[in-house]
Amino acid sequence: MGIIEKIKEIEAEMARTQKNKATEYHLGQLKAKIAKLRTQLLEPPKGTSGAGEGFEVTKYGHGRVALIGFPSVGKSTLLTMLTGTHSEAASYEFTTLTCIPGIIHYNGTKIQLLDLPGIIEGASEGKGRGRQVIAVSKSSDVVLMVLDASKSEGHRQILTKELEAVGLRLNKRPPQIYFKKKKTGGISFNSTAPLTHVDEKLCYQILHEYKIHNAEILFREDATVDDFIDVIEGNRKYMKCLYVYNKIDVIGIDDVDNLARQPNSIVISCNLNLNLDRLLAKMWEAMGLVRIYTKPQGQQPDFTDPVVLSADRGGCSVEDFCNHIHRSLVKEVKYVLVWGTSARHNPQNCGLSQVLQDEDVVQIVKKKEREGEGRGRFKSHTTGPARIADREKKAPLKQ
Ligand SMILES: Nc1nc2c(ncn2[C@@H]2O[C@H](COP(=O)(O)OP(=O)(O)OP(=O)(O)O)[C@@H](O)[C@H]2O)c(=O)[nH]1
Ligand SMILES: [K+]
Ligand SMILES: [Mg+2]
Repeated sequence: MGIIEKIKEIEAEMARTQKNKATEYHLGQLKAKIAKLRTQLLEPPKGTSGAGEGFEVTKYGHGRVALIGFPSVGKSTLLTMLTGTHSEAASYEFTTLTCIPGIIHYNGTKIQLLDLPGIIEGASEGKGRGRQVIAVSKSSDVVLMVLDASKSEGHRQILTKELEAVGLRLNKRPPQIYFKKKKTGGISFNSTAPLTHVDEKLCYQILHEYKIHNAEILFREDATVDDFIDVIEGNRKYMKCLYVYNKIDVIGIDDVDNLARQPNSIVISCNLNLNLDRLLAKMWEAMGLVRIYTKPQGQQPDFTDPVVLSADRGGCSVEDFCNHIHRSLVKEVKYVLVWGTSARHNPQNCGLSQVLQDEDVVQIVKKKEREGEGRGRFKSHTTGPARIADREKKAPLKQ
């Protein structure tokens, strides 16, 4: 029996089993069995490298966004409109067969947008080009789930289920469960919150399913069995997703209003060029990029070419900033001056652990250089983002 058949069989057993206190442990065990099989399914087939032909696109820019959706919802039309790169669009399904990259220039940053083939129910089990599409979406920072506003609301649930089946978790944060495998000592189970979904026995059974006999577990919130399995599997990817309802030109205003009110959702029309600027703004916000302007000593800050950091990838501390410029820079730092929203006063003399925020200005003072040289020039600086000028008014620089 193949892996997919095994999963189907267990799913059927779960559907047959009534949910109550007595069957809870058995159901938990079945969930763990499915999770294990799905992880097996994710391993690339022997002799292949993973992504597959037509899908090996080199990363470019400060972040990557993937367009995921059913066929003919308007993904390619959207890519062409947002990036200027042409991707074939047509009224028939599966027009796009490979991954087509384009670039969005926004807020001084470059974002790689990826058009992909449409996916359908069963994509997680390899239907269509499901596996390749999913591998590419896992490599991105944000998913834009493109939906046809005139079609069933169920499409959103079906796609979410497909993505969850391969370990993607959309708009969720990792469960607050500490889990550490040990060599000896048995299982130690603790919680700092009252647990209403699981108990110790259930967790033991799931661990047993994974053949884990020594581990430390601490539930810091009222998590579910699924959360616990996610933590044990350890291969889940937590990412932001925006639900993009396209083709609002063909539905009524009340329906548009309903869709627009859902969380993480945005309504657009490629045909009428409606709301695409809002989409870009929301997408950029979801990426959580942090632009840092460098101010060389004795010179004005460079507002044209920011260093772009990300909390999700690499971090946003002063140390991350230094490493971004040069690997050995950290060793040479004497102190760092920071202007901006992360500074308690402007400028703040900061250490390497200071977490920077979007549009902060940073000046690195190296050990060998003369201290104070050129400082204060920033005060006479008049151009640049208004936010920084405002801050200076509120907290004038004394140096
Ligand atoms: N009414 C309307 N039609 C649109 C809109 N955007 C795209 N379309 C049409 O929808 C059809 C499908 O568009 P595509 O861009 O090929 O869709 P896709 O999601 O890339 O499709 P596949 O590559 O086949 O998965 C085309 O006929 C487009 O002209 C829109 O905002 N409103
Ligand atoms: K199409
Ligand atoms: Mg397409």
